[in-house]
Amino acid sequence: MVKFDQQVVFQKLNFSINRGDFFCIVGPNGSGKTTLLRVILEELSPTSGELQRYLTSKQIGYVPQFRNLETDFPLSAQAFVELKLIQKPWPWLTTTEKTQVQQALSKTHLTAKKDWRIGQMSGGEKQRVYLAQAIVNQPQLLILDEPTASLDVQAKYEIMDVVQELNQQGTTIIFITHDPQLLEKYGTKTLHLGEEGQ
Ligand SMILES: Nc1ncnc2c1ncn2[C@@H]1O[C@H](COP(=O)(O)OP(=O)(O)OP(=O)(O)O)[C@@H](O)[C@H]1O
Repeated sequence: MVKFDQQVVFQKLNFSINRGDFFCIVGPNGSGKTTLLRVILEELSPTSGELQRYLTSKQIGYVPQFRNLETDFPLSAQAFVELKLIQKPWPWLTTTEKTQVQQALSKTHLTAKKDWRIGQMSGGEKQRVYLAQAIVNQPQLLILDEPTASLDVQAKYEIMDVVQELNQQGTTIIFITHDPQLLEKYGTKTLHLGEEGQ
């Protein structure tokens, strides 16, 4: 169960996600999709009950719900992806890490645009930059919170094709969507939130 003050978001949820799943979470606004992701990410503890997670935080990539960067955001796509790997106090990357960055940019079809400033990219390109950053550590589990909301059809399927390819290469996917077509086309398992009894 997860409860905020007196508001119970969900009371009874029982599900499992296995390696290789393309696991979709659907439900109306306010049904607790993002809250459930926060539990899975261990940012939030359930009020009661437990989550059994067999992965470390480093093995999980996360693309949060829509973030809009200002048009004057100064970083290039490549610099933004690199940020994830830079460990203070050493602001440089190893040769292996540099290869990881190029692979993440290539998988998200951004190699030709890697030096573009993100603030000047389209919504779909920005979303692919966020995705590239989330996969640069080669996570076993990739979590995406409505990554295609507000994108046009072409940009939406560009993202989905990248995510599907990652899934086919063995990455487990947790995917929040409101889009029944995406659910049908890509999902292998679905959890419906906001139903009676939860
Ligand atoms: N930190 C919090 N404190 C209090 N209430 C919260 C908190 N986080 C979420 N809630 C409430 O819990 C409910 C579920 O919110 P959540 O954001 O998980 O829904 P959602 O299904 O992701 O919605 P949407 O589709 O609109 O993104 C909402 O009523 C929200 O107001």
